[in-house]
Amino acid sequence: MQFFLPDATATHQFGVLLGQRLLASSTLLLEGDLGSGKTTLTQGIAQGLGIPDVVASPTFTLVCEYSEGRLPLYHFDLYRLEAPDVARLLPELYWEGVEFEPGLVVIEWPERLPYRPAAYWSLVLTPSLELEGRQLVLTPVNQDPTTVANLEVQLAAQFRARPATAES
Ligand SMILES: Nc1ncnc2c1ncn2[C@@H]1O[C@H](COP(=O)(O)OP(=O)(O)OP(=O)(O)O)[C@@H](O)[C@H]1O
Ligand SMILES: [Mg+2]
Repeated sequence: MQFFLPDATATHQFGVLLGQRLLASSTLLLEGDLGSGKTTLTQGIAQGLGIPDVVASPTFTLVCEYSEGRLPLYHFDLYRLEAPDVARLLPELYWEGVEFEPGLVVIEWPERLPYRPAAYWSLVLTPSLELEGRQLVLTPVNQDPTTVANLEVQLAAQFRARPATAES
């Protein structure tokens, strides 16, 4: 699924919809260069879950947990880490939902993961070439087809695949 997000508000709103709709034990891997909108998207997810705090990037803690919403949110930012350090964080404890209450696991810089969960949502943010805004590609990996179809309908109702100017 591909979407065009014309401004930061759209990135935030995209996150809100995910935070409202995704089921417990969902993992989101957010890829994109520095400044592509990963944290903006995560802040929207937190709002969609009903988490009142401001979500900053987990600079020193590496993983931030928020438990005040519909589901817990576990936010990782792996930018400064390498695969062996990440393995020591035991990210699977969060996405397996045994040790920690099942929630949404959001991971910035998943390129640093030494392994990935069996099922996840891949989100890749890239700058739009000729316009302001971002292109977002959402790929379900081993997700239930009904869940995917429902989410696609909801996203398509709110977000377009391409900038309006490219179609007219
Ligand atoms: N769709 C968009 N169009 C234009 N600007 C956007 C869009 N989405 C987010 N931004 C802006 O991009 C900037 C960087 O966003 P953000 O901090 O979320 O990126 P990031 O991917 O988390 O960066 P980093 O890798 O440095 O943590 C912010 O100023 C944000 O408002
Ligand atoms: Mg960030």
